[in-house]
Amino acid sequence: MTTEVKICGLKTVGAVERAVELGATHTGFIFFEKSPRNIEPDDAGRLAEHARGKAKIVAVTVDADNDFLDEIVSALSPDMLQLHGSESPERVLNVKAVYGLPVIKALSIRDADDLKRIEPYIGIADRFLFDAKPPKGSELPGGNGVSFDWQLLGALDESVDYMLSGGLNAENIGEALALTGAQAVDTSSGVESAPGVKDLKRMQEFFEAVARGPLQRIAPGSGT
Ligand SMILES: O=C(O)c1ccccc1NCC(=O)[C@H](O)[C@H](O)COP(=O)(O)O
Repeated sequence: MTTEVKICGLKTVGAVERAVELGATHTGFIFFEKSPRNIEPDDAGRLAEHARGKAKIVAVTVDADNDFLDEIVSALSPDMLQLHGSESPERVLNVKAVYGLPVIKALSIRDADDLKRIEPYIGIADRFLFDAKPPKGSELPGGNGVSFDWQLLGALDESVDYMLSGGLNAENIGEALALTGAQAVDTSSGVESAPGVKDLKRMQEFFEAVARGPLQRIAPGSGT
């Protein structure tokens, strides 16, 4: 099975088109004012037309109220909503009922206890996105370019459908895939040249590294 790839924080036609050409299965648009990747709903709606039908269009929000979700859903017609704030299971249920869209619930992970936080969302969220906790002082709940200890996911029940996220780039994705066996990955700042500026070469390198698959370590003494 090929690994699903979500490229998040897209802001230009060129980046959307390249992401799709390279094989992105998901394109993410960020609706969070403090983010360098923030985009207006109407602008995102225009950009998303370059991905529609080829990759899933994901609207990423942070504790958004229904007025804001109404505006986003009407301008973007997303395929999925990614809730990246502190939305409760009840709020996830409510959003699903109101908008009739599948929801990715993002959860930040630092230690084994954090993984237990998925339990009340099981059967409610359609998918999880495991991201790292933001570094101290960051105003962003995501897009911080930091990773968590991937080995923690070893304790996860195999039935949990998730995207691996947080600080992934062409250099570390092979190891991340080897340690987690993730079937779906997400990256944002790891394919940028500056905050909010997607780098098409880094994007290509990321897809190439994903295609190479899990990094195989050569056991000491097994050859040259
Ligand atoms: O990317 C942002 O600026 C952002 C801001 C607010 C909420 C979520 C945000 N990103 C969501 C994502 O899905 C990112 O791809 C994810 O956090 C990983 O980012 P990175 O560590 O930079 O690869």
